[in-house]
Amino acid sequence: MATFRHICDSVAVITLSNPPVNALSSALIQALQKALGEAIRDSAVEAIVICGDKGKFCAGADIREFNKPSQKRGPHLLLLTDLIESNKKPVVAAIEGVALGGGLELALGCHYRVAHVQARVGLPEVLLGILPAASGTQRLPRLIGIAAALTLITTGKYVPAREALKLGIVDKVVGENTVDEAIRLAKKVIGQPLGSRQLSTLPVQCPPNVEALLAEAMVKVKKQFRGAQSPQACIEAVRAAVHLPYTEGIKKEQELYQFLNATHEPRAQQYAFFAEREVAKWTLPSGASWKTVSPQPIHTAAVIGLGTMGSGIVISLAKAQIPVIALEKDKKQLNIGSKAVISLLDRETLKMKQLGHTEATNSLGPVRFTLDYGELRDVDIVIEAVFENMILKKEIFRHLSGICKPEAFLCTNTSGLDIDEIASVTDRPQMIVGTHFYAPAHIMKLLEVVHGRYTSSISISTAMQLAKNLGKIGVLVGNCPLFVGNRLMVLYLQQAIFLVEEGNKLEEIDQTLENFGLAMGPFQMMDLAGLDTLWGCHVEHGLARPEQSSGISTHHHSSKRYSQLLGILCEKSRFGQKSGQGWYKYEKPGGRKAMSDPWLHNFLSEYHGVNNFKTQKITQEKIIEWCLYVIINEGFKVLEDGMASGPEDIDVIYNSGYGWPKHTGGPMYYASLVGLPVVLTKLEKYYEANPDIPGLKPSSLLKNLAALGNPPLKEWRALLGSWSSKL
Ligand SMILES: CCCCCCCC/C=C\C/C=C/C(=O)SCCNC(=O)CCNC(=O)[C@H](O)C(C)(C)COP(=O)(O)OP(=O)(O)OC[C@H]1O[C@@H](n2cnc3c(N)ncnc32)[C@H](O)[C@@H]1OP(=O)(O)O
Repeated sequence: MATFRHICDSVAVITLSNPPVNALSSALIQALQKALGEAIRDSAVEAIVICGDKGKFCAGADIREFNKPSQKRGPHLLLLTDLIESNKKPVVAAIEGVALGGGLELALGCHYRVAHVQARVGLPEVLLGILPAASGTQRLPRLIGIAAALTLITTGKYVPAREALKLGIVDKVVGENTVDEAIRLAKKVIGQPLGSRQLSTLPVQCPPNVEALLAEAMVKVKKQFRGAQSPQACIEAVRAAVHLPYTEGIKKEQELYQFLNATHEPRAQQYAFFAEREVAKWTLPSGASWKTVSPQPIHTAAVIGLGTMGSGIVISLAKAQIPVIALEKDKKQLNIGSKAVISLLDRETLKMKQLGHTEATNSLGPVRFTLDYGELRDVDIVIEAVFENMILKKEIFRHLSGICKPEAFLCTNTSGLDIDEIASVTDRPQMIVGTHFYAPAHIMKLLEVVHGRYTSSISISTAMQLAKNLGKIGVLVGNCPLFVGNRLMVLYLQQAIFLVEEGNKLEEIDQTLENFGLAMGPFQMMDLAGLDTLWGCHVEHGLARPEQSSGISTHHHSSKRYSQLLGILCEKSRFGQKSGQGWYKYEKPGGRKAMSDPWLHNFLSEYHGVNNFKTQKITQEKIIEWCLYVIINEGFKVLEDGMASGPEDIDVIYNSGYGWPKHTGGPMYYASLVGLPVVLTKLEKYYEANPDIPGLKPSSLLKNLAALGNPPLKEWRALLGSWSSKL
């Protein structure tokens, strides 16, 4: 677990070993303590190097042990960092791969740090609902100053070695033989005074405006991580480093850690962490799985359509160093599209340079623009990203069938159209996969991989691996209308629109849901997505009737309530951000700053009166229930239908694709936090009052689970054998 060996009689090397990432389990911490004790006591040892096995220093505390009762845990890592620092023999950390969380805290306890050029360091505890509670909040500010420490601790950002060197986190960066270099350094400093290397003894260098800096950080995290407590606790801990001596600061750090640990947030965020990794382990009902089916290599790709989505997909591929051919239908579109792609590519190159990547190590893959389908003959994969229209897509896929090599995978970026219908016009239905990217595609982490009726397991395996290579989280879903993410989303948006029809202010609805923690409220989200796109989607999927978009109507379609508002706003050319007005108004077309629009308010009150809607002003608590419980309910229906493998898949989709607050775990985990019987009772009540809204009709799976009380999410599947994946 932590092996200890003498090198050249004077330097001891301690190797952390706990595959796959050398996480600090209680057993490893115990073994490290033992090895350190031996090295410290051994009079032949004059210096110590700590490194990690298999090129990875340490990914931090073992997250799987967080729920272990404290009495069952071994010594606290904090004690080890103090033991290392106060010991008279110099200790050097040799950082390869990662030094994250407790791993970096361990390295900060060491007197020197040598890092491999490709290593990354960071304190991501905030992303797990806790704070760096093994002295990270106290030692890091002493090493790199308040401003930089605040940024690292409150964002959880991973910093590449070269940037870590600039910040002063590491002392040296090497291109190879990190451990040898650490040994050399250790030998060199034997006998030198260690005082200035003991971070806990150093004063914190404070700028005169330190309180303003802390206050500014607080405003920022309250906005960025709405509703989450750990970022605020991180700032409080850093404030303690400013005002208190080290030992007092440590007490405050521990206090804050205990406080956070008593909330639901750490468990929710740790659940979200493992859920992200779980969804990569896909299995099909046939038994084929990520373990048994190898992906095909993707050396070259093509993207059809260079609108917002297509351009982002091109950039994603280029960032993964996959050469791309980008195709448009005519010269004009190619000109517009190529300009957009080139400008995005320039921005990405600049970002990479700022992160210290050299051209040699991290260049973008080449992009070639064309109007000629013939150039797609030899690519390994094609991703179609044209307008959401079945006739057009079928035409393109028919064409691709005749041109592309037989081994090429043909993917569609549709956000909800039937994959099987698209596959039906091709010569290779088994190689048709839905790859539903989220906008902006070069930034958003989520990729819904849609399994059609004919899609082969190799195609799935290849698309899931592609997601990984693009740095995305691939989630496998079934081919139901709108797939999983949007299937839940349209119901949520509809609920929000119904509230406006009943006289509620859209700004208040947005604010309430943002305070809950969503990245943006439903109306801002609609303006961003484009009201015309959403209206088209409502019509396409039978949620509204195009011919009744203007004038007075029954507001019912096949006895289901629907709203015409989206269609009416589109008729008035209010398409959202892109046209400069939608639910809000913007400073200009394409503007981002949403401003309340008096015209819309007048229009809505007239609309309300003319259409005779009941007035129903509701509280913030009810806004949350009314809007979010339909997401949960439809999530259960998705599981019932077998369109997702488990609740984790739905949560990952929402966390990484829709800005759901991770500190509540995701919609399905949130349901278990609220309590399934509570969610059910509320849905029953709302459905009774609104039988024309089928999204409120409780799912049978929810009913069955709630009848068992509130079983933990992990047990849902075992308790109800009836639900099985039909992917
Ligand atoms: C004795 C326990 C007492 C607990 C009390 C704690 C008191 C507080 C004390 C100190 C504060 C310190 C807290 C922490 O350190 S919290 C952990 C902080 N670290 C992280 O958040 C790192 C998270 N990991 C990653 O970012 C990545 O995994 C990676 C960059 C290390 C590797 O990425 P990649 O190569 O893409 O692989 P995977 O992400 O797929 O991971 C591989 C495998 O490893 C598992 N894993 C990763 N990190 C941890 C971890 N810290 N603990 C446990 N397991 C980890 C991951 O789950 C994968 O597992 P698999 O799915 O089974 O393959």
